[in-house]
Amino acid sequence: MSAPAAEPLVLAVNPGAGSTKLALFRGEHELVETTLRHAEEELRRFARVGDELPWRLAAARGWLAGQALRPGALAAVVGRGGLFKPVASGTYLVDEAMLAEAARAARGEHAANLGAPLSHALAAEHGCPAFVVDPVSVDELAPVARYSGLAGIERTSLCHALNMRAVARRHAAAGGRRLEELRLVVAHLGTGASLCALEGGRMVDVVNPMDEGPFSGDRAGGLPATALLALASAPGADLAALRRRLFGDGGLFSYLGTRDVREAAARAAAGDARAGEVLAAMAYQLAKAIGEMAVALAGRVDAVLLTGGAARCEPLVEAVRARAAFVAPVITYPGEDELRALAEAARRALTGEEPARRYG
Ligand SMILES: Nc1ncnc2c1ncn2[C@@H]1O[C@H](COP(=O)(O)OP(=O)(O)O)[C@@H](O)[C@H]1O
Ligand SMILES: CCCC(=O)OP(=O)(O)O
Repeated sequence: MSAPAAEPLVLAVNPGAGSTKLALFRGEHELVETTLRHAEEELRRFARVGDELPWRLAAARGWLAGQALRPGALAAVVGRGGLFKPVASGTYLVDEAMLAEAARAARGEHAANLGAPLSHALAAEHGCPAFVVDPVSVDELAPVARYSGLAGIERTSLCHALNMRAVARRHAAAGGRRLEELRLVVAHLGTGASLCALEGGRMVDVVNPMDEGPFSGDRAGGLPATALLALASAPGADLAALRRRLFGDGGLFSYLGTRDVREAAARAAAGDARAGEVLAAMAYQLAKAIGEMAVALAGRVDAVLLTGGAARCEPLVEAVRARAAFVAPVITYPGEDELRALAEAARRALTGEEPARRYG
């Protein structure tokens, strides 16, 4: 079925560590999608993620040139939101304050910080608004969830909010319910993993992969604090390298030399006992984090949703289910559909169904 031409044309932009994904949507219909892959050697040229902007922008423009859009054809450009200040969930109009914050990367260098400037630049060419949706820095933590255990240090909310909230919405719609009616634990299992406890449509607690929680493809997750202090204070310690080791060369990669759970599972199936134990430990930590989020919901949980690429990994999912099924039914929504989630949110903003929020 072709989409009615009256529906707004929206460009969705999702910058990731090694790729920029783009798609054009007419209403809810995806017209075309692409993944522009960026080789590691190319990315190594840039000292900071923000330095990649002109180069990624040129790549996006190159792809758009092939789509033969007339000037002004786009009704909105919408991108993944980055590590901004703590914000409520929702869709935000990209403004100067957000662009400045993305450029500063005060809360951390991450490809998601490019979503706002990429969208803003492409939108300017069509005279349309630029939005970001459910940025990584969505923070709806309950007051008790902010305590770390040391006065002066607060737990912070950074997570895969876009995909987790989109999957939760999808789950609610499939059951004919509103998201606000459900109590859900959602786990995003990508190369990085994060979790949230959703109550009344709000992420009242999260497991922030930069600080805590299960290890994943290449993230260490939570580490024993005294051992970490020893590493950071050892003679010649390089904090930037250590950060990279924790968030990029940690997790599965540090144990097995691969970030890919498929490869780990294949090795385990072929009799590699080490791979089998590492995979079992990964599932064990994930299940413990699900338990933690279930406690945030006082044990009254309608469902546990597993999403992200690694939710396709049967042995991992079954090992998590074996430990966590007592919490609630464990349901998988494998992969991510962040481009669609972005486009749908932009459409809700354009129609006024869920108006865009002001950021600055
Ligand atoms: N068909 C599959 N079966 C099992 N695991 C998969 C499959 N596809 C992807 N994965 C796993 O998903 C993980 C990456 O998830 P993804 O959501 O693509 O991550 P990201 O976008 O964060 O890099 C990898 O560990 C990969 O092995
Ligand atoms: C801090 C959560 C965001 C995150 O880790 O995103 P990626 O997995 O895409 O790097």
